[in-house]
Amino acid sequence: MNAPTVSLARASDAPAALLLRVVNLQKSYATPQGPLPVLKDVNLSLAARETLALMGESGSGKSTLLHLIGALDHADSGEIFIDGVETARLRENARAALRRETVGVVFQQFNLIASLTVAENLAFQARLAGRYDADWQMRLTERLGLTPLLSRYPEQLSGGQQQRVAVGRALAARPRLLLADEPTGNLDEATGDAVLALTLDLVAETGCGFLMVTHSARLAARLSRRAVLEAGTLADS
Ligand SMILES: Nc1ncnc2c1ncn2[C@@H]1O[C@H](COP(=O)(O)OP(=O)(O)OP(=O)(O)O)[C@@H](O)[C@H]1O
Repeated sequence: MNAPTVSLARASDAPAALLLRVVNLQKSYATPQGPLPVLKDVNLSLAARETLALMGESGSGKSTLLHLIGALDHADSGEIFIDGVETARLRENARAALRRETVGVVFQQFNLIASLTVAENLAFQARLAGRYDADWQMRLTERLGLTPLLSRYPEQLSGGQQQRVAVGRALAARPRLLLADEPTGNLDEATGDAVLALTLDLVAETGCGFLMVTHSARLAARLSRRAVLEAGTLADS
């Protein structure tokens, strides 16, 4: 396994054991009517191997929070520590390295690359991170039941199969933190349950932390913790 291409200094004020720590996070969006405050004071911690369901009404800011944690957007104020590193203070190339090497993301819409086969999609993130590991890739492929589908293209797969590829792609680079935004929202109940069960098995096997946005109390109950976003703040439930 290659070392990360950008070294990240550990901040002295963050406990090393915590994988993720969000402190007093605020985010508003500019709208024609003026700033729309979405996250007002969000605090959150996640240890490695913990699985957390992020819930809340539509429009409460769940995707916004996930994007901030995944370094896909910038907060107005507050801090996000991943493995003790305050991500907002990183330069853009280090944030890009964080997205490639430390955080994996699975979206509701799968977001597979249409012109690449299943095998190429699965390897994509790991190759980008310089962490392609053929043995791990093969085990992951087998565990996700994708071996017979390796030469197909995304449009030739069912929704559940596409989402299994998206999970495999995110985990192929062995991220420390896996983020998922309603990963089973486009799947029927039985398929969604099966994809989540596989994801939770692989999360346990790799020892990463897992944060999943969901509207389903039933699915949320399968994770070790639940937190609800309401009026711009977060409460453990
Ligand atoms: N780029 C943007 N510009 C302006 N407003 C935005 C933008 N993105 C999101 N919003 C608004 O911010 C609020 C939070 O959106 P967000 O998508 O984070 O909510 P959510 O809890 O994930 O919703 P859902 O459960 O419906 O997916 C909403 O009112 C949304 O309209």
